[in-house]
Amino acid sequence: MRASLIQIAVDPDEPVHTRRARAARLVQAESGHADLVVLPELWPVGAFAADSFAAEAEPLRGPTYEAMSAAARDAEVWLHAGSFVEAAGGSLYNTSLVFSPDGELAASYRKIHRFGFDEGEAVLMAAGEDLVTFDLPHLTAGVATCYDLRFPELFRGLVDAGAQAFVVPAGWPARRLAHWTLLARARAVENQAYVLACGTAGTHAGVEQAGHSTVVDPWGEVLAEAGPGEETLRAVLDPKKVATTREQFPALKDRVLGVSAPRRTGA
Ligand SMILES: NC(=O)CCC(=O)C(=O)O
Repeated sequence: MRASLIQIAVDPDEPVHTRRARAARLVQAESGHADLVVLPELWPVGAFAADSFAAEAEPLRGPTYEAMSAAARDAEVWLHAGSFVEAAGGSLYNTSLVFSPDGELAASYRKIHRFGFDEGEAVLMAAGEDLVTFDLPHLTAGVATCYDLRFPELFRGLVDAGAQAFVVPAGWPARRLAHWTLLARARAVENQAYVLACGTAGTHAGVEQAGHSTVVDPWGEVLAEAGPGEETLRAVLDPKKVATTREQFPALKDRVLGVSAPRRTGA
């Protein structure tokens, strides 16, 4: 399976509608080169542009949905369209959309772990509650978003739901690049699954983005890694490799569930 990760630059001087049209053209450029195309987190507005979240929020079937549905259909690819700011029921969500090659919505995922501690996304957005997987022709993929990468239990939940690959759109800052590459490989190794982690380039809201999108195989080998700037990263995945890795090194079968709390010793 051929995958293309579009590490688009998010520049505050580029209007959202211009970037949306450009993203659609970048998806179209992968037609014939990819079965699955991935965009990053909050690329219409910028993952750290918290001041613009409310103004740029859209209903689920808003302009980003329409543009990405058409892009998937025109390019005839599976498209994980990254995420956008969704307005629903009086709340904002960091919502990812996945389209099939006929432009139908195959999955949507509201980010569960919101970043920012006591500011930004963490206070402005509501948390998603549901794990989400979707079926590609030969692979079941689990969906996670950026900060989710720090929470291994979410990925184990996705494995329990059948995930053999994780698609992780992100807007990860350059100053924590080392964490990004380490965590992407850790999630791949511990779950014996592909990780397709697609970040943004550029600088917005004063936060330089790491880029360095990466594709890691179930053994933890980095198949492809982008540089810091805007680029499209391509990699070829072998769906059989998940099964062979899990058969040949069956660590997932050795999980001990329900380990009890440590016994207190001494006085
Ligand atoms: N947009 C994010 O979730 C950023 C996460 C991040 O910066 C980190 O985990 O570090």
